[in-house]
Amino acid sequence: MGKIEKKTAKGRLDKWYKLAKEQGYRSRAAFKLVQLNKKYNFLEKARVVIDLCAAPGGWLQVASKTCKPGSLIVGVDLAPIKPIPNCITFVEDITSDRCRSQLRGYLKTWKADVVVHDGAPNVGAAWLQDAYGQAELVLMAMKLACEFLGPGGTFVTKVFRSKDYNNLIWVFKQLFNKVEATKPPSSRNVSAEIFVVCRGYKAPHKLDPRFTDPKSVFEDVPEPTPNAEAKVFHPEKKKRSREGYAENDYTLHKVVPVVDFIRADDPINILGTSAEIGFPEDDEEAQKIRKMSITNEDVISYCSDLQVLGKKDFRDLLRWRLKVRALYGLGKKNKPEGEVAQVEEMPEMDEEERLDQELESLNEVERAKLKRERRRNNERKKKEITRMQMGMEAPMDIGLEQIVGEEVFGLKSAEKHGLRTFEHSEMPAAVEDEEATIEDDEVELDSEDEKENLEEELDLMYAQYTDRKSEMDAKFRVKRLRGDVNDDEWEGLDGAAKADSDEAESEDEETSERLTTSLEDSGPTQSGLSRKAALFFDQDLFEGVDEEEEEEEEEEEEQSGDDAAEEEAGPDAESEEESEDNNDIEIVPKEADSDDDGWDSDSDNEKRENIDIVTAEAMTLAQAIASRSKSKADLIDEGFNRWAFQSKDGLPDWFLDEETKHNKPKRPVTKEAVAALREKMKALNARPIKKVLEAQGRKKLRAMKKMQRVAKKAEGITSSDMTEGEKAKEIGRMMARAMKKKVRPKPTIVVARGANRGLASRPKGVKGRYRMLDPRMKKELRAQKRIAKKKKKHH
Ligand SMILES: C[S@@+](CC[C@H](N)C(=O)[O-])C[C@H]1O[C@@H](n2cnc3c(N)ncnc32)[C@H](O)[C@@H]1O
Repeated sequence: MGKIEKKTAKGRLDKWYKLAKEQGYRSRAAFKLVQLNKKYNFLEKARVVIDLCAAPGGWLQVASKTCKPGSLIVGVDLAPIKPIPNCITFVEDITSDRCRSQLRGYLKTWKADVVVHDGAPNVGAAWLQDAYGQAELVLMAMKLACEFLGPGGTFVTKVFRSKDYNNLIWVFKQLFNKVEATKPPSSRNVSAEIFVVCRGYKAPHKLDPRFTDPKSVFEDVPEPTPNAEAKVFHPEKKKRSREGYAENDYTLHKVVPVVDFIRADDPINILGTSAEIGFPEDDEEAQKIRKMSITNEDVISYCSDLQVLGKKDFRDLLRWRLKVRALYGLGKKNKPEGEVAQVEEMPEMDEEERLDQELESLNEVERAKLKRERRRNNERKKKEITRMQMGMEAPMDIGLEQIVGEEVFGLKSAEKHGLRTFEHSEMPAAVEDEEATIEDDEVELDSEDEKENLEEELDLMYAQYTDRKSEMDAKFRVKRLRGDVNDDEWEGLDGAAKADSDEAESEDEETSERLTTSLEDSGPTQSGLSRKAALFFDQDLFEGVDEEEEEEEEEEEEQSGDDAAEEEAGPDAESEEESEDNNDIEIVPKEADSDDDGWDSDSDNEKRENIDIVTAEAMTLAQAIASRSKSKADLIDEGFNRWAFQSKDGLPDWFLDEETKHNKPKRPVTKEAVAALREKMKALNARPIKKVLEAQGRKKLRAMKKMQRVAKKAEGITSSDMTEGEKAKEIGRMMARAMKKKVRPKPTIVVARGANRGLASRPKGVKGRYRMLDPRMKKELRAQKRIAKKKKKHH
């Protein structure tokens, strides 16, 4: 980079860019360090700070302002840095030995307290290489940090959220006591960057060279699986190549060709991680799919923006995919999925072969069906046994079990009673002929069972899709960080924040052991896991799992002991306990608000000032609270409603999604509240907008200045030798001149005809103000006037 951020429209609108300008920082990046330091306070205590990749110097400015006077602050970058008070800077590549020896020269025998690194290769056209390059740069920065940091030192680095992220975090955790990843508010949401703050450098006597060797650190590891469901659906582990990343993997607007989507093994992954399904003009196959009658307007619009797919859209899109797949003869399961384009070239099968295949697929379907039935029966039996144990089943019901097991209305029993079952067959591959005749139900599965199964799969897929989508949605992540969303997957990012001091202490003791951790796969880690497994379970996703289980056990043990105490404490305590147990209703303690996301240090009171009441419901509530007709206890009571304890067991996610939107009780609204809100809005509307106020202010200022000038001149006149009459006349004339309004010349009217038709810029030969007149507009205006006149006459 080296230069201050380019003043693009985006940059100009950015509030951090403006703030940086206002406060004299050389880059908006400065605020990232300000915010990181606000959260972790590492600069105040530092006496020696090294800034790697420091140009244009925003972070150095922050360090210079925040560190104690007399601190040694050294910055290095490929680009020269204009001098900054109290800072030493030099130009060098941080990966070079020259950089090391120069730093050594400046630090002499001192050890650094803080090493910060905000380096990034110039992010531009080759984003993917950049992401990998950045990870390597981070490792090099860490190498320097290890050489110069003293024990307990802090290393802060920018990391791109890429496939190498977990590997880097793993290495950091071997060398530092506390490792936390965080995204300061000034870092753009769309940016994949996050900052990792590594505290408590373990300062080993000897550093295993493999910790700083990109080849060892970034060796192929299985992709972290985002959630358990995804594991079920995608058991295959993806490998990435050492050369870099899968194409387009990290671009912000990822377009996937439709053919890839149709033939993909993992369509959900595509839907969750891409922005658009494209129909490239130059791809014959894609155009063929586009022209199919089943590819209707809706499908095209779903494909054009995958980020906004709703539940129904998602299902429709997947159904459409199934239909296209059926048309291409791509079987549902266990069928090799060849290139879509190759399907047409396949030689025609002879009759025997075709029958064999058909038979095989029928057997396959039958086997799957049997398996499903077995599973369902088992589940049903299990439920019945539970019901019986709970005394919910009358003995006569038990006899029914057998019939239920056989499915009274199922196909099997129908078969038993002599009814013929329908036969399943795969759609043959003759694409164009069949396309016209294919109907919805033909592609959908034949039996109710299969339909149900498809529904289940679609539900699961939808859950995965929303998971993946939310992982990409930075806003959602922020929400999750704030705890607005009931999903703890993102815990990973700042999950480490929960590591308490005890943990740090015990880790200290383990330091020497951990430093000998081998990077080789074969050696198990302390927990008995291989390095890959340890890296996998090291993801913050798994953090605290053991603790939670232990806590639960402890709670259970305590439960019996607590019963007596509860009775003594009375009904209030009991209800509180109940509400805690209930996952649906949670009374959030007051403090939870104040440390919202850890960034705001504003006090509770300050926050309250920002509350604006904009709905009649809120106003009703506010008035009730203000008039003390409602207490806090009433509000809590009202929080309980008939939906509060509704069981969610067995309900599909999409249903719950919808349900939570609509099952809120309607709050009463009072006349007074509506009137108060109306008054408020009136007052708001009556207030002149800022621009008008500014213009009025400017006008007043101009008038004042004018009057001051007149007064000055009048003073000169009064002290002159003129007679009193002449003086009065002269001053009067002057006042009249000052009061006289300047007549603005009328704008030149230019008719938009001939060469001027459709002209967007100034017409030739026209000076000063001008107005374009469209003859059609003129006619329309005249017509309107005429009509208005006629109407008046009639009245
Ligand atoms: C985002 S900017 C740093 C902004 C800086 N923190 C600030 O507050 O002004 C990234 C910098 O990394 C530098 N950089 C990239 N690769 C480098 C390398 N190998 N050695 C030194 N600097 C490098 C670039 O020159 C660029 O100035």
